[in-house]
Amino acid sequence: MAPKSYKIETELVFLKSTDQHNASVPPLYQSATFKQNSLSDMGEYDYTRSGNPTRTFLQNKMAAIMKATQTFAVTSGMGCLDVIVRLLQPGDEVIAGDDLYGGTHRLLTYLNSKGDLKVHHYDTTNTELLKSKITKNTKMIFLESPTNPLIKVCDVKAITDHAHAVNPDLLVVFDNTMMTPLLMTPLDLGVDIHYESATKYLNGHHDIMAGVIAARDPKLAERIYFVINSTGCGLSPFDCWLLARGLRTLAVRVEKQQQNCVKISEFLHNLGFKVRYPGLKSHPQYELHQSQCTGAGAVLSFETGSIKLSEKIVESTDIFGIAVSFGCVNSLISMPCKMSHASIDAKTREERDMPEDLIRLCIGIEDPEDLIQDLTKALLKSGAVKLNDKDELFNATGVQAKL
Ligand SMILES: Cc1ncc(COP(=O)(O)O)c(C=O)c1O
Ligand SMILES: N[C@@H](CCSC[C@H](N)C(=O)O)C(=O)O
Repeated sequence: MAPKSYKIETELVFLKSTDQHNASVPPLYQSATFKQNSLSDMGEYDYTRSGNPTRTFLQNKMAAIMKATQTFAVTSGMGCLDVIVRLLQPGDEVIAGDDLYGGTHRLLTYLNSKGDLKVHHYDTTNTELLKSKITKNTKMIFLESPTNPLIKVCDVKAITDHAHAVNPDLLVVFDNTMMTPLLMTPLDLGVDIHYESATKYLNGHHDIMAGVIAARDPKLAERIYFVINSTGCGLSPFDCWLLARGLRTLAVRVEKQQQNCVKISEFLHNLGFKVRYPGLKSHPQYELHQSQCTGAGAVLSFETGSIKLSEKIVESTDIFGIAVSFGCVNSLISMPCKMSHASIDAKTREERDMPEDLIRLCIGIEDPEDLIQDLTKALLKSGAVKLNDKDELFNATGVQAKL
């Protein structure tokens, strides 16, 4: 009989123990080096930079849920990108989205400024424009969908298919931090490298930094492993162990976070705010997002029309913590232009239509009514909404909340 393949929810928690004592949790091999039986009888592991059983356990689990042949756990999401760009040659041309995470933009801009790479940024929501820019010289394309923080969606399959038709050796790289393998399987859409900041949903508890890189082509996986072993950015055994523990609850966490986020997006939308969330029918690429993902995730952003007003809202919540990052069990609020995306200079932010008043909400697993109450209190305190004598909420332009 063919080996049984399980649904992702089962795969996340199922453990077929190979441990000598049949431990129900994968053991932690907190060891830098491994003794060999003899010079002619070497074991599978010699040194943790090159490989460690706890990392192997995590990577095998990740391969199953990312539908990859091989995955690699490294020290952060940015660490993933650092490994990936090392696959390129000096001066190579690459295409990147114009709303990539601020840190991704920073590293690509740095490499561009040194002449290590030639980086061209385009609006990835414009599929035809992007296709027209891909040439035989394009060696890599960096995509995110939905993007952080403008929640822009791109047609991953159309772009990837076209890119491979123009140049079969071109590598399409997809940062899936916002969706996780639970809501999107980029390798199934044809991308060559799928990576994620595991600091976010995969771990889910904000107690480690980590990143995971996934590939299907064994030759490509070999090149990725070479860089990781050579540079020493493999994830430490204890962090691998913590990440493997966090992963077990990924499905329940993401489901609850997403349910909460849908409610909050509707609450803000009904108050008349411009809300960016791919789960709302008002999102310009709602249909496209639904066609390539099985959910909308738990990050939304919205505009208030005034930087001062946004600042007051952000500083008036109790449950929502003012912090960067997302994907954790607790809810966070931030202003991307002052925080997560401050590394993109103000001129570039303006050119890319990034509203300075944008507020980002990263929703956790708390009770949704408590979260809405906390937001309502902050909106009232800041003056963004008002109560009438019947205790009904109105926004600044007089729109009555449809609660
Ligand atoms: C979409 C996205 N990709 C990559 C990263 C980088 O991940 P890390 O912070 O784990 O380096 C982040 C956030 O930091 C992110 O939001
Ligand atoms: N000071 C940090 C900011 C990290 S932002 C983390 C996360 N990706 C987010 O979007 O919130 C830096 O300079 O990288």
